[in-house]
Amino acid sequence: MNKPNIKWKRFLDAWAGIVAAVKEEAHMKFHLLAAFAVVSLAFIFHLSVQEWLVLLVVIAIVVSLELINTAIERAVDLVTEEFHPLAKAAKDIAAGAVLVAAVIAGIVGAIIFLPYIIP
Ligand SMILES: Nc1ncnc2c1ncn2[C@@H]1O[C@H](COP(=O)(O)OP(=O)(O)OP(=O)(O)O)[C@@H](O)[C@H]1O
Repeated sequence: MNKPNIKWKRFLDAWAGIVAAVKEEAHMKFHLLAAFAVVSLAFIFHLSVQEWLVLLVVIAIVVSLELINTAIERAVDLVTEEFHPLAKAAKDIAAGAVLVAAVIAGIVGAIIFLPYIIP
């Protein structure tokens, strides 16, 4: 009897985490806006199934990494709000992961959309 409720609560907790990150993080809002723009373009250009799949995977990677980056920022702030080289390294490395994914996503987007824009 309890198990379905626990699973449902975990889902709600995860959803609350996503909502909190979107509300509190400007970068998360930017990534979601970019994803919305890209998905709109995908509908407009009638992308192939393969192109849709690549696009959705890339969007999921960027948004998920931004969520993990936000979680790491919160965890670091919980441990210390004082300046600490390890705190800096943790936040910078997590931000670096988002940057790598975002740059690759930009390149993937260009490879997919440029042939539609410049035939
Ligand atoms: N406790 C700390 N010790 C040392 N450097 C820190 C510390 N907290 C933050 N920094 C440095 O400041 C940068 C910005 O940190 P901050 O917590 O403001 O995150 P952010 O990347 O600006 O994210 P956001 O603005 O989305 O919250 C970090 O990337 C890091 O270089």
